[in-house]
Amino acid sequence: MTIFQFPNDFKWGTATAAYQIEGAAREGGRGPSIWDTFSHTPGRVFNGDNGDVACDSYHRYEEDVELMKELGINTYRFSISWSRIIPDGDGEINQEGLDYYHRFVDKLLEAGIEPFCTLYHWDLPQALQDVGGWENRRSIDAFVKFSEVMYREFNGKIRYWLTFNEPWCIAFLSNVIGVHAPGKQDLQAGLDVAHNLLVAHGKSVSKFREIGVDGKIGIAPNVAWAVPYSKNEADQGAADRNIQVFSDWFLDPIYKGSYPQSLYSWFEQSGHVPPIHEGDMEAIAQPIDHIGINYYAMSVNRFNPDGGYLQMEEVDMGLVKTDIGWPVESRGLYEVIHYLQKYGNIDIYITENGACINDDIVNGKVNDSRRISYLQQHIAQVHRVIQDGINLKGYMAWSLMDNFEWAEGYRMRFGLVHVDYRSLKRTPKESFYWYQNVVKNGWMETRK
Ligand SMILES: CCOCCOc1ccc(-c2cn(C[C@@H]3NC[C@@H](O)[C@H]3O)nn2)cc1
Repeated sequence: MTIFQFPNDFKWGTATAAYQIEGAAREGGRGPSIWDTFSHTPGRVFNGDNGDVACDSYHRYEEDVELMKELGINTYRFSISWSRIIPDGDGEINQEGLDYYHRFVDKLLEAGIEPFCTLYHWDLPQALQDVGGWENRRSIDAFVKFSEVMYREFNGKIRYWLTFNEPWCIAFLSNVIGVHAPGKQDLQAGLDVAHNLLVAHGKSVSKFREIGVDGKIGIAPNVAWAVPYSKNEADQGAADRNIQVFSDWFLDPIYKGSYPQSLYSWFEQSGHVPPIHEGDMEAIAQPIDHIGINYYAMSVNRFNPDGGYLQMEEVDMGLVKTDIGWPVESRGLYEVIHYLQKYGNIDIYITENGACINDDIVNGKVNDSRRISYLQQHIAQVHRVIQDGINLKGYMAWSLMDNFEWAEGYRMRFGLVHVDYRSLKRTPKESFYWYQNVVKNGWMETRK
């Protein structure tokens, strides 16, 4: 048996996002977002599922906070529905929306739980998409206005902030691969979106500093770790491109003031470059306080000329997979955190890590032993990284509860808590009690 001891000030938490849990899509003055549109577009989401009700956390947030108290976490990552705050994206402020988040954040603070707030977790107000969305530079100023409202309103209550969740998903998954909203398949659109959200990030960080918010701010890229299928250069290049498009494409402009040259040249060879305006790169490169990283799996990559915008394909090596089909390999978490040290010994939070395990309730219990095994392996890697002297400050399991898993709808379950989507009854799974023990003791034992 091995005991892994964690620092006393380590932030143990869970994570969710507004569109995935809140529901109340047309309540409280909320305007439509691109995910309302996308999920109501036939064929876009499994089974035609949508976030109209989701986990109904808009009405049940007090019950959710009670679950967090029972779990014993000291940190909770959540996101803001932009179209609750400014229903048409950059017009009038909706006081009901602000009031909802004040009620919620006050409940967290009463419970001694640190709010860890993501401003943008994919739910762009539809009114902005109607005029080009993130491809239109108007969204930059709209986001800065939205973020300024939140900074001023919650200064003193929220101390930990993230501007954007998973910029790769916002730019490439949603506009090049096309499986997330708005569902475009256009490489130039992806580069335009990536660039404009980076400018929005930088200008929002500047606004955060200008206001003098009592807190820290950063961004949360989902990160890939990939190894080449063979030693040949083409396969190595494919793996490098895959790693860089998730992390370097966003963190190089922030930390170095320029895009990674090799990937920039890769896109340029097909005639696509980011739409850089005078002053953009300086605006992006504002110092930040931390990064959140979201890690789920690593992959083995090889060159494939028909392998999409990166000419890359993932090779199935026969590893154990979760129920969404992602291989379980925690080594990638260790490797990618060390890879990110090239940006300096920056404060890092694991803002998402978890497993899609679709076990159901049997005799009142969910025996999700596979999720416990996944968490054990990955939290052990977190401990290794801390032992290496890296500033890894916290771990937030994705997710507190089962929720709307985007294009997969409700069939894919990532929660420590089971949600019955008919009754909305919450049932802690066995993994909830396992994680509760880790959080309570600040250490973890493994039988291996
Ligand atoms: C045909 C090609 O298809 C490619 C699908 O490609 C992906 C890649 C990555 C994801 C993905 C989903 N998640 C979990 C979420 N993170 C944020 C939070 O909201 C969780 O719900 N992380 N990455 C989905 C799909």
